Amino acid sequence: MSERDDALIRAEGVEKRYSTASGFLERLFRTGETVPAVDGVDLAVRSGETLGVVGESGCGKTTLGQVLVGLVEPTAGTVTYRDIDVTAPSRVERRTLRQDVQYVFQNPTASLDPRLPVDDLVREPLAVHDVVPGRRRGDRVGELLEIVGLDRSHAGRYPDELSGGQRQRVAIARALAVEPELLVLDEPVSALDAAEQARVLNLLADLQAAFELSYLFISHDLAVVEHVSDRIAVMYLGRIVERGPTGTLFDGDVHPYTEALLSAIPEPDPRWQGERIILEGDVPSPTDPPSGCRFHTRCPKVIPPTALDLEPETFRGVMRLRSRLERIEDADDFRESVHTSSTDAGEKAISTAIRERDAIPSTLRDSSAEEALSAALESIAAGDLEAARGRLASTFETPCESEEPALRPSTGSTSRGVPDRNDCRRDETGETHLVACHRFDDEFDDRSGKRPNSEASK
Ligand SMILES: Nc1ncnc2c1ncn2[C@@H]1O[C@H](COP(=O)(O)OP(=O)(O)OP(=O)(O)O)[C@@H](O)[C@H]1O
Repeated sequence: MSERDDALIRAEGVEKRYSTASGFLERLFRTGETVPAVDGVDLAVRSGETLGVVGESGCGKTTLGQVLVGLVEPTAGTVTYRDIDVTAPSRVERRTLRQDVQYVFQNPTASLDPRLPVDDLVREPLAVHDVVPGRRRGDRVGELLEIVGLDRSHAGRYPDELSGGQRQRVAIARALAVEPELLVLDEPVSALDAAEQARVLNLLADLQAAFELSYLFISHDLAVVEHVSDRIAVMYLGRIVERGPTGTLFDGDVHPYTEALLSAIPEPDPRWQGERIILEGDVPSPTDPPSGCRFHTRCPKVIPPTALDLEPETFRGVMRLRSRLERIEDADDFRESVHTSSTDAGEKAISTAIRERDAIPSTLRDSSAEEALSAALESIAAGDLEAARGRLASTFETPCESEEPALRPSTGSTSRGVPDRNDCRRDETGETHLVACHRFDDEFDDRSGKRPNSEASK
């Protein structure tokens, strides 16, 4: 069992693959592409807690949330709410689920029927689940509106007569109407201005305390997630790359992707001491995710191969070049991207411009690395990108692309700087911090420059 066993809802080995097949024949012969939106996720939300799920757009957060509440059927894996199998509930269990587990959609404008007044919108779940007798429903609608910070008079308005924040409050009132246990909140404040964001986040905190709610809080914004969550799971391209108590994310020893998200927060948490990191390139296509660690193509801490004598910084420069080569199809476009072209620049000039742009020294100290790089640059100058890719891939292969890192307990000092008795980072509740990165694996300590465990626990 991967998490402490007091879960309200638990996902194990959850996968969701969408097919992009559009027509009948494509579906029949399964010729469309497959998008592994969620790929082997274990997750549990405990009673009364807020678990934040954070990651860039397209990493699978919404799909994961919708699989958890039964809106999307997983391709593999199990989801259990209390002792109900969410993917195959009986009729009675389905009714329980529809009441106990609610989903608040990202965009309240789209999720609220514009033809219905607020009164009908909030009354609907009360009637469907027969939460209060018919004669009490009007009054209950008024109470729910007040609970979410609206006025009873809002009952007569239509969604397009409300502000974004008011619409989101109506969506929350609808979810609360059925007296749920768990709310999956999908980017609940991302469409709101800063002041309204703060008010809705405060409202959610008050509701959680008043009604003993549990939240799965989905957002691309780590600052927001940090503010509301007891624990955080960081997603990248369908996988969880880090999971732990919110406090342990600020001790500097985190997954490089999380570090980049932390460094992008405009006013970072004072506990966080890291440098600002600009991630290069876009998230790769989920239809063809990178091998090994999916983040290795953008990772500022990618591990150099042991066979080569290279500074980590130099190796990262070569990896930047490799990523660029993957993204560009046409040799002329590539040469233009270094502000030069085949007609007005010789091979030497192209090679120099590429090395300068990617911060690669003019000569590598490792002769076999230099030979491979020079040959690859010659291929680029000659317009043969495929040969360049092949040469670089065979010489500069990182363990991060050949081996997939498992989510494992991270070792080192605790968030309070105190050595942990079991050499794992935990918070005061005993919650373990898990990271899927080879830098946290003893085997790679020497290469990555990360402290060995023995030093970390002194
Ligand atoms: N119904 C669908 N059919 C095909 N592909 C889909 C479908 N829904 C989502 N996807 C793809 O699955 C991947 C994950 O999407 P998802 O919406 O779960 O991510 P997300 O992290 O919530 O992103 P966002 O914040 O932009 O909604 C994306 O590549 C997306 O294009």
